[in-house]
Amino acid sequence: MAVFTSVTLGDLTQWIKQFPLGQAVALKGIASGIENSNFFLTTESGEYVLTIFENLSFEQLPFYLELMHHLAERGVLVPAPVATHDGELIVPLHGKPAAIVSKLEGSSQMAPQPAHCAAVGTMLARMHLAAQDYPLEQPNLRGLDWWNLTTPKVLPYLSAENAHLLRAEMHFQEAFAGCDTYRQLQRGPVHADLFRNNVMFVGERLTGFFDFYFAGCDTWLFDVAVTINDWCIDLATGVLDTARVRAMLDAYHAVRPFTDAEQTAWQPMLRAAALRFWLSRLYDYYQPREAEMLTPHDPTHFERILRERIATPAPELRG
Ligand SMILES: Nc1ncnc2c1ncn2[C@@H]1O[C@H](COP(=O)(O)OP(=O)(O)OP(=O)(O)O)[C@@H](O)[C@H]1O
Ligand SMILES: N[C@@H](CCO)C(=O)O
Repeated sequence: MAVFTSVTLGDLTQWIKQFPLGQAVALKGIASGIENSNFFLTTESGEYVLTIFENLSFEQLPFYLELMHHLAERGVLVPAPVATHDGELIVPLHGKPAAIVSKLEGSSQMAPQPAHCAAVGTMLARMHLAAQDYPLEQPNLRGLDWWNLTTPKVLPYLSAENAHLLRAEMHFQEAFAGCDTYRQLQRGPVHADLFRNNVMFVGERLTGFFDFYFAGCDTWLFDVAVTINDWCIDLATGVLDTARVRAMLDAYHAVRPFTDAEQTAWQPMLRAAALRFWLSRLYDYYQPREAEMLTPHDPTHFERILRERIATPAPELRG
């Protein structure tokens, strides 16, 4: 987990009155996640998730909360933010921004089969299309600029071999981001962190995408690559499982067909998606923040995936 900020039920007695939810009757810290402080909150009107944002500001947060609202209105399955009596989605709690969203049914599917991957592919394509007319703009804050800022901060901790890999991949990705094919890729709001632990299922029925707090405007293909790199691999080796890859890509393609430029960009984009999480995990590992319960994610997992994507071509986008 992470509860970085402690909250008690007593702290909410007055605070909750600004929401049309009745009294808070139970509060439980959630022991997973590494970015925010999350709590299951039961009130007189139902079950919710309370999030205190540890890194995102009041200025940045409307992008995420309004996006969830926009998607929910268009039938994409995501938690619906609850507004205060004054119509606010983000309010301070212990001096930090906080929000309440509806609790999704089900649990994460940590051993996905092709049917789960197909459901994720379909909903991801629907999400990209539904977000096309979303009016707010914010770049992906974990995009190339952030990689450039972070690389020198983690390089001193790396072995010579890994430092070489990181430098070489950064050069490769700089060139990729500057090429004509990259410029032709379709863009819009993307989730950018759609891992197994950020999707709920009841059996094979997908009940929602959540944790939109890394969302930003980026290429749709980057979102697909991030998702494939987590859902469709053997976790021990990072090797792609063709049946799951095909299920996800075919389902996505059936809703929002892949373009020729995306086909060309596919292999480098899978490497970009691996690099992004290698870097963030290295950063979190070597520069940890205070938390009551915090287990940093293993950076070597994404080092392995990056090496594997460089060594072995993935299945084509269009089967
Ligand atoms: N809307 C929701 N409905 C049901 N459960 C939720 C919801 N939001 C969060 N959770 C639960 O809280 C846990 C942590 O939430 P979340 O993944 O958003 O945390 P985080 O700190 O942003 O973490 P990370 O970015 O590392 O995934 C989830 O694994 C899930 O069990
Ligand atoms: N999904 C990220 C954590 C941040 O949400 C990771 O596995 O590194």
